[in-house]
Amino acid sequence: GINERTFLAIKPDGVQRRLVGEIIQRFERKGFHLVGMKLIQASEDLLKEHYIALRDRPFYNRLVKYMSSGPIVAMVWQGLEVVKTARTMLGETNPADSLPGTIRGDLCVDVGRNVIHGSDSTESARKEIKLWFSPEELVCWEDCAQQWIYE
Ligand SMILES: Nc1ncnc2c1ncn2[C@@H]1O[C@H](COP(=O)(O)OP(=O)(O)OP(=O)(O)O)[C@@H](O)[C@H]1O
Repeated sequence: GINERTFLAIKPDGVQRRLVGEIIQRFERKGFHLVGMKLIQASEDLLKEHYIALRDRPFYNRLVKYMSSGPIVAMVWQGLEVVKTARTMLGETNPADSLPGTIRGDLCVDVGRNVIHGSDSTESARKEIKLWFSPEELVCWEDCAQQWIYE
């Protein structure tokens, strides 16, 4: 429904490359509803947990080190089919497979520097939101654009 939520994180390369405004603008303009956002330098422990499903992959340690090397913009966005739609807006994991018009298709070239993370299912979204945000950090607010975004 329209209360579905996803977890998005602008990775350290996205922050360093001044892509924060550009990326947030895409989700705002699409019509999604922002309910949580913070700039955070995450610990290796948090990232090991976040990427637990990838623990046997050869790039796991490098990925955890890189993701903890600088600030990340962690966000929770809400809206109809937001998990699936955000993944489409991100593009493929490898920027070379990402179409122009997607964030990775437009803004990056290397799979190890692909500027943004997005939850891959509603189940991962639920886990990731719980891992990255405390309940008090999520803001409930009346969205006056809602009647123009949803029938
Ligand atoms: N072959 C690789 N070499 C280096 N890094 C990789 C490689 N494959 C994946 N990664 C990194 O690990 C992250 C997680 O990989 P996963 O397969 O879960 O892709 P994803 O779900 O598209 O990415 P994310 O979880 O960041 O949205 C990728 O976004 C990328 O930064």
